[in-house]
Amino acid sequence: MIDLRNITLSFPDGQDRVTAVDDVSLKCADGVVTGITGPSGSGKSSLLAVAAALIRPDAGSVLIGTGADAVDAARLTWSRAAELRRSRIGIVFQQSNLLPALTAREQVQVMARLGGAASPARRSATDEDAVELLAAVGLADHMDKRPHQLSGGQRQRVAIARALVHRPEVLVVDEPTSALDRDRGAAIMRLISELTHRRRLATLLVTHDLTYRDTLDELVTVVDGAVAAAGE
Ligand SMILES: Nc1ncnc2c1ncn2[C@@H]1O[C@H](COP(=O)(O)OP(=O)(O)OP(=O)(O)O)[C@@H](O)[C@H]1O
Repeated sequence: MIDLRNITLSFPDGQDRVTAVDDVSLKCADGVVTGITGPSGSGKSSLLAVAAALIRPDAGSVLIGTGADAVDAARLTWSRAAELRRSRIGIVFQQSNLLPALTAREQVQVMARLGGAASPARRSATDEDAVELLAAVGLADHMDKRPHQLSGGQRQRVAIARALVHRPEVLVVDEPTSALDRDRGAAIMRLISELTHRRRLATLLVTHDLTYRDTLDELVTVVDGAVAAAGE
């Protein structure tokens, strides 16, 4: 669960400040893809960065998890926020941001190890997870390829596997189809939807393009930093 309560975020703008997110409250339940849409500059990416514990808001709370397991990311130090991201949050950006020298399998394994696979037993479990996840995203036959040997859609699949290898509860996705053609974009959106339902992820996904509206379970429109309309 992601429970954003009364989030306000501003950035310095010369002598002044620009309000990117203006008192937004939004819940994203487990097993649900919640889309955030809205015009350019409306605050979508800023809100997503807050939900991913990448930026601390000026005000409001960012509850990740439920009940006794809930943590308010807005109250954490930077190192605790980084720890929260490594353990409970998966992030997929517009570009896949893969490391050019590593194979698909290594990209995912490296992330698994950053997530704290210290003991040999744990390390081998996460390596198995990496292989299983790459198969789950349709890359069983491409695990030993480097990014330049993969298509844009395949690279985005590696990025999704990498975001999920530490078994996060929350998946935060920024415009995952922006670099893809329509068919590959549709396949990536279907994959995110399937993984969200199967793994009970709370997925928050920014898109300005509603071509793939049917893969979103909920939709929130943001205008001028505020929520304009929820659902349909
Ligand atoms: N790092 C920053 N420093 C200063 N202003 C920023 C920064 N990031 C965003 N802004 C401003 O905050 C507002 C919201 O930007 P944001 O990128 O969140 O919008 P968006 O809806 O994601 O836009 P787009 O669809 O074009 O990516 C804009 O006015 C933008 O100029």
